[in-house]
Amino acid sequence: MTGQTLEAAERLLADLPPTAAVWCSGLRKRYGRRTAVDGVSFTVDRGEVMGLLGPNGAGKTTVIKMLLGLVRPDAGDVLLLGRPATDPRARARVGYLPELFRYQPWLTAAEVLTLHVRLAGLDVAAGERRECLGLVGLADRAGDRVGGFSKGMQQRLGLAVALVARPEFVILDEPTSALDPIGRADVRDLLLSLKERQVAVLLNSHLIGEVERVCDRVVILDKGRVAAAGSLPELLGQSEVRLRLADVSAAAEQRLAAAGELTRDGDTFTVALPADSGSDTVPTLVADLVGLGVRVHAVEPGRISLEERLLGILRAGREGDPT
Ligand SMILES: Nc1ncnc2c1ncn2[C@@H]1O[C@H](COP(=O)(O)OP(=O)(O)OP(=O)(O)O)[C@@H](O)[C@H]1O
Repeated sequence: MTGQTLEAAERLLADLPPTAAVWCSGLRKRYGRRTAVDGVSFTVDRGEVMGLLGPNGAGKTTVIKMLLGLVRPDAGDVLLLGRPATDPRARARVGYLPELFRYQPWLTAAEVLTLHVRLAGLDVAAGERRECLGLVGLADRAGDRVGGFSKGMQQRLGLAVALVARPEFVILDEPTSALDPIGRADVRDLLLSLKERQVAVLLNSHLIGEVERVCDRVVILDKGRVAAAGSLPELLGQSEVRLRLADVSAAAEQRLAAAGELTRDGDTFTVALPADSGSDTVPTLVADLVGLGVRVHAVEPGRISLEERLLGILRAGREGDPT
């Protein structure tokens, strides 16, 4: 290929939309007679935070290891930042916090980061490496040896390792398992700042509240298969509003029913709002009810939580299972 043709090809490639952070299709893995992962496919787009949920043994860590080229799939394909998962050029752009983390106890925190920057083949200035330790709350422990770190401090260091080489895609396998509540809140802020910087994230966590707060989309694995996947509105469905009311006339009840499917329990009326409801649906409903002479004591927005939805999906998957 001539230099000119190569340049033209590079220009063409540069004009293409960026490839997904990760794409996988039909992933399968067996360990002996046990099937750990059975036909898993999904995509994490650039700048997207994807939650990977599922009970113990569902296959989450095995999927993550296959995405990273650390475990060889029996079947299926992976593209990591548009390249094969085993391609060092792709891996150098990915930050990874493993579920089980251990760092060289004889090195200081700063030395661990320096080592990982070198492994990624990058040049990250000392100031930026220090900033990274600051980001995970270890600024004042940079010169201390990892051997003397608590488990939570080692997990914080693992987060810094995952972030220090300016990754385009970050995979965090249970990043808050050893962290205190402040540490968990720090990780939440960190995830939001990655999202702002268009860094894609795959987050495996049993802390469903955290996943619900930060993730754009969720994949739920159960027994090695995808049991459900989608954005939070898709998975959680329509929202509802609960109103505690008095002096409800027939006309007011009609108005409530016109807003969505209506159920009543004493003086509490619950309206399931259709998916296309706008932000003014509830204020307009309340104004109309007041206009119809209703006394409004309470208005509470509500939506099924991700935890309720997850339990529903997993229980449905076990119906008919031998106990
Ligand atoms: N190296 C291995 N050798 C044998 N079996 C394995 C191996 N790794 C995973 N498995 C099996 O594969 C299945 C999925 O395990 P995996 O660790 O992927 O689950 P997980 O969803 O990450 O679970 P957890 O939430 O408990 O971390 C389990 O039945 C596990 O015993």
